[in-house]
Amino acid sequence: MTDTPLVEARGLTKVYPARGSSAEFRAVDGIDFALRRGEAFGFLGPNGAGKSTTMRMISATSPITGGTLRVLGFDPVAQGPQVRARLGVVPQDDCLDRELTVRENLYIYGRYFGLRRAVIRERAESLLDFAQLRDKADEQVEVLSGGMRRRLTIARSLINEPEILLLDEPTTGLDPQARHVLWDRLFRLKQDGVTLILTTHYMDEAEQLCDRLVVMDGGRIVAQGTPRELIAAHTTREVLELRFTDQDTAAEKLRASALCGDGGRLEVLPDRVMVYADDGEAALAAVHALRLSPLTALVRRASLEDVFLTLTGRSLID
Ligand SMILES: Nc1ncnc2c1ncn2[C@@H]1O[C@H](COP(=O)(O)OP(=O)(O)OP(=O)(O)O)[C@@H](O)[C@H]1O
Repeated sequence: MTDTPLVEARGLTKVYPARGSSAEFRAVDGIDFALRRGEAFGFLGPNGAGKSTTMRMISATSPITGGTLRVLGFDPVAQGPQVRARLGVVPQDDCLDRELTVRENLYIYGRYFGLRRAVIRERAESLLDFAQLRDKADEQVEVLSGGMRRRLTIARSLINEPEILLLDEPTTGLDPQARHVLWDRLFRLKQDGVTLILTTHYMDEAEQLCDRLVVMDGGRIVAQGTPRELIAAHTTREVLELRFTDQDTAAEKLRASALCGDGGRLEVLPDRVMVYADDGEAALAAVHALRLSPLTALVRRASLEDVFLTLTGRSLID
């Protein structure tokens, strides 16, 4: 029983119908994935990759148009209410009631799920602590910072004690400190056994939070695995990032050199050149041997950003 995936998609497809002058659009194009209970599963990809569309199909708010999808054993198209009752959803926009207080926002959501008053009161109080918002409980949402609002949105989505929590770009727009506070709360939920599904275009977020992830581009899955597996399979151990005054000439020289043979590779971005090499320092010595003088040179460990660049030839954040 425990081996049954919590969410399973086969050939999952979403085609938006033609509207006005725009032709029909295949936003999700036949994807397969299976999610285990208790894991944090990520959809990583650039804008327009089809992540939010996939989340909406899982949360039974947008019908699938092809393939199959089971969520907690239910068919989200035919059994939407059963699915929605068991999920928590944190959308990209907070959709909080700004004129109500923090506590009232939690209460309203509890009533939406038809919970008894006493149950709502008890859960709301414990969620105020979880979201570290006890001292703001009677303040209007209007006065909260962006990070606090996100924490309240997450707290609100937990009022029905969901088995799965879906988070669409949970930390977009937050400052680094607020992001870390939020990651800490999500770690805690994971420890408490809540299965997390999240979308992100931040590779550090994916690396921090996700046990497994799929990399999406143009509605398709281009790779999947643990962050470590993806990095090992699709990129070199290290990356040398270089900036030049005359980047085109430098890139041409590098391309013609031994750095681009032997498993080494080059990616040229508008503002820097990335040399993929298992030994970044040795690559830098080779750059100097070519009599190239970069303005800056940085050797770093390869990341999911590099996986994405390698797989698609594009940067995650354009
Ligand atoms: N209701 C809709 N009708 C038509 N096309 C849509 C609709 N919703 C989304 N799309 C298109 O489907 C594609 C995938 O959108 P989606 O929002 O799923 O991407 P995403 O990966 O979540 O990107 P983002 O990070 O910008 O949210 C985009 O090209 C988008 O314009």
